[in-house]
Amino acid sequence: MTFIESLQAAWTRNDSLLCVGLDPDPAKFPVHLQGRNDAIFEFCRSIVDATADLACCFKPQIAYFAARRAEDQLEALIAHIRITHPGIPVILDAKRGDIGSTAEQYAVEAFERYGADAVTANPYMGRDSVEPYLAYRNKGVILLCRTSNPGGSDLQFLDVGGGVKLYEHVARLVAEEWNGNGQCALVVGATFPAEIARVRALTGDMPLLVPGIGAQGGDIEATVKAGRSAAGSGLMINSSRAILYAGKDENFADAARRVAAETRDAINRFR
Ligand SMILES: O=C(O)c1cc(=O)[nH]c(=O)n1[C@@H]1O[C@H](COP(=O)(O)O)[C@@H](O)[C@H]1O
Repeated sequence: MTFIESLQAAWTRNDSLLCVGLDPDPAKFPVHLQGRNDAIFEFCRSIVDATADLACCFKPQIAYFAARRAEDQLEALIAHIRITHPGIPVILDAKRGDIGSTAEQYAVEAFERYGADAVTANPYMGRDSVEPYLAYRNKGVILLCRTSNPGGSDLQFLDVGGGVKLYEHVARLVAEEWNGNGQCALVVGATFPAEIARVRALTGDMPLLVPGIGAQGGDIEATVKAGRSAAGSGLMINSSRAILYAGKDENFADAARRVAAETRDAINRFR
């Protein structure tokens, strides 16, 4: 199955457009996990097991693992998801971007070392920097378009001619030229619903990864109404901290499940 097929199956099976983001920060872990060598794996495994039937995908953020020399725990976590929750796609959030020969190594890292189903990538070095990911034809390539952070406007909002903004140019380029194999998706922040609607209009039914609800304060109703596809899906709406750190004690996974369920249901109300 391709990434897009697994995503579509998970949207339907779990009746969910929620992407659970795995951004493990040991300083925020419950006390009983503090100091354990495998704390990052154990924390994330508990979250994954508590939310797998509520999510359409998981998105581990590589920096949270690499910063703690915990890449082995990321490998083990993705292997755990594969074995225990087959059918839920894993997006490795790496946001890499480099010349083709180096990007080849990043693609090996994402798809062969970690076995991710999709990877986030930065499109601003152009098509040849993205080709090595696209060469893995069953995998998803999720390109930054209109990011959720305030500074996203510094460059992405520049007029590139004729009133067209840079993020609109990226959306059109990916939809019309880079997506020949139907494996691309775009990142559009929930903090900018008007731009989500614009990207949806430019890209047909292309899946959109939409971070920015929860801790960043994006509005769920506005996000879903702006970004849903004709079929009432088309979205991977990410929430990380609001789910991961909903509880602070030994029952943290139950608290995470409760918030994930509330978030999925809130999203579904507006599909
Ligand atoms: O590509 C991403 O996932 C991403 C793009 C973007 O524009 N904004 C954004 O917040 N993200 C990621 O989405 C997650 C958001 O986390 P929370 O704000 O805790 O829900 C983090 O892992 C970010 O790195």
